[in-house]
Amino acid sequence: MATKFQFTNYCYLFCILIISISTARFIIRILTNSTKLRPPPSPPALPFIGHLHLLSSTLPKSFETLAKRWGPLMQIRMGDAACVIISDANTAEKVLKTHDADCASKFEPGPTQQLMYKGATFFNSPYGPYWRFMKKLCVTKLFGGSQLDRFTHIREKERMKLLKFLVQRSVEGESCDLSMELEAVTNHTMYSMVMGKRCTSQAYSDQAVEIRRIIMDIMELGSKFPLFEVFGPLKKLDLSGNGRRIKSVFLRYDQKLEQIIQEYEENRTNIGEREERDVMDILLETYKDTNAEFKLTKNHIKYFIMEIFMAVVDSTATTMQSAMAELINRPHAFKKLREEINTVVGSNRLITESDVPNLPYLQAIFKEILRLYPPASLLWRTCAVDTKINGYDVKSGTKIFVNIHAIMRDPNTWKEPDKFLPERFLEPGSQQMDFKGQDFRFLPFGSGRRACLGSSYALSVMLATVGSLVQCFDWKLKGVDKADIDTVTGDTGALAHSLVCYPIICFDPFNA
Ligand code: HEM
Repeated sequence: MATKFQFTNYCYLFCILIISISTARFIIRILTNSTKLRPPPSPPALPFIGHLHLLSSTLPKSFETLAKRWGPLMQIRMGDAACVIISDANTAEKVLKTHDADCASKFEPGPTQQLMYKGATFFNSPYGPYWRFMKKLCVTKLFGGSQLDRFTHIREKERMKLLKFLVQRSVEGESCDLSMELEAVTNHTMYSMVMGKRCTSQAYSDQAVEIRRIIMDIMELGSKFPLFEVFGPLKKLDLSGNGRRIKSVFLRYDQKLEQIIQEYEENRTNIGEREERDVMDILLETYKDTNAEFKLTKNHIKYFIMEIFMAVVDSTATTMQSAMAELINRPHAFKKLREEINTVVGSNRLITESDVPNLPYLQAIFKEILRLYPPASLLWRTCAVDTKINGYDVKSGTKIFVNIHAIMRDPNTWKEPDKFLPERFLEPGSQQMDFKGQDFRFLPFGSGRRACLGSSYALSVMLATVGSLVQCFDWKLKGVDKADIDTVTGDTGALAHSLVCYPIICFDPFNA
């Protein structure tokens, strides 16, 4: 009896021992795992919405404010999306250089649930076969050096058209809306390069304007989505009704593009081998190519063209507007720039794109404009694998925002960061700070694999255009003493108040 009792007791003891050891191992495993993983600092979150209540529609500014408290690498939750926000140059280098390959995928930062061309994005595509294929096409055929050189005459023609209009305004003593004119010249130039080839001149002008109107409607509606509808738990419900509206504008765009593609296909037989081809010609050729490494669809083509218009026209036009506003507000800088142009170009011909490399002050002005008013204030990526950054664990699938607005105004790296001081880019040692994204304090065109593919084109157009506005005219603002450069709309940094002014001829390029 005693032996049986002892045996049962031993069995109980043995079971308790096994359960205790397993429980202890389980607890130790949880403890060691949680001490091993070190997530980035994060403000307290609310259930479901995470940190959405801490953000305003101007995300870069909200991120900058939070970073002052939580540091240059912080984690927040926007609805169900885990996001890491980077706010200094050293940490940006880790993402855009050290871990560039693992962080080379992007995501669509706006409302995707309403998009018509789902999965056809290039600008925000994952780092995969479609992106590789299109990047090669962009670099070799669409926006590569030789393709851009072939279109120099289009850019010149549009610039001369603008100058002619301004000369006429000056002669008549009338004012002009310079913001609107700069936007129109950028849109027309882009339209000609992308799909202006098959149009007669009037149809060309009308179509350029119509496409612009549709794109602006889409962008305006896109910017009206409340954050909780983009990231929050209610994103599928379309509570604001914006989803339905954006779908109907997308439909208008789709019909227009179908019509243009049809016109191109009907006229294809007329394109000689040596005739200049525009972007649409090259895209359709690739679409038809049965041996192409990637099978393009019409949706890819339509969305690529939409993204080009969205990303390019506003960024280029906005940067030129900001440059003119700063120069009009600062007679000393304006005079210094005109003196540089007159010294390099002389007094009997108009500045051209090929003069730009010889105009360091003009370049410094644009560096300073892009530092203070970057049209794209945030870069975004998705982390493809678990990654350690600054000693913190960033989990695979986390969305990463690099706040270049904050980085390019960081008081730890820039002296008097909020002041317009182009001379800072002429100081010894700072001239190597170029537009290529190698110096992580200055990233207006991004950096790494996903850096901007059109920076050279944008700079040629912007510097030659603003250079000629300074060379040819003095400017007097209408009704105000100073241009309001601080009030902007949306995330592109476009001036909220148009730059309305009187051009006063001082060098007439048509009588030179
Ligand atoms: C002032 C003018 C412009 C600015 C400030 C600008 C800026 C940018 C920025 C910040 C990015 C994202 C880079 C990154 O995530 O690291 C980008 C991407 C891109 N830009 Fe620009 N851009 C401008 C004009 C242009 C023009 C004129 C073109 C084409 C002709 C262009 C084509 C592209 C393309 C194709 C991408 C996507 C690259 C990719 O995802 O691989 N951009 N741009």
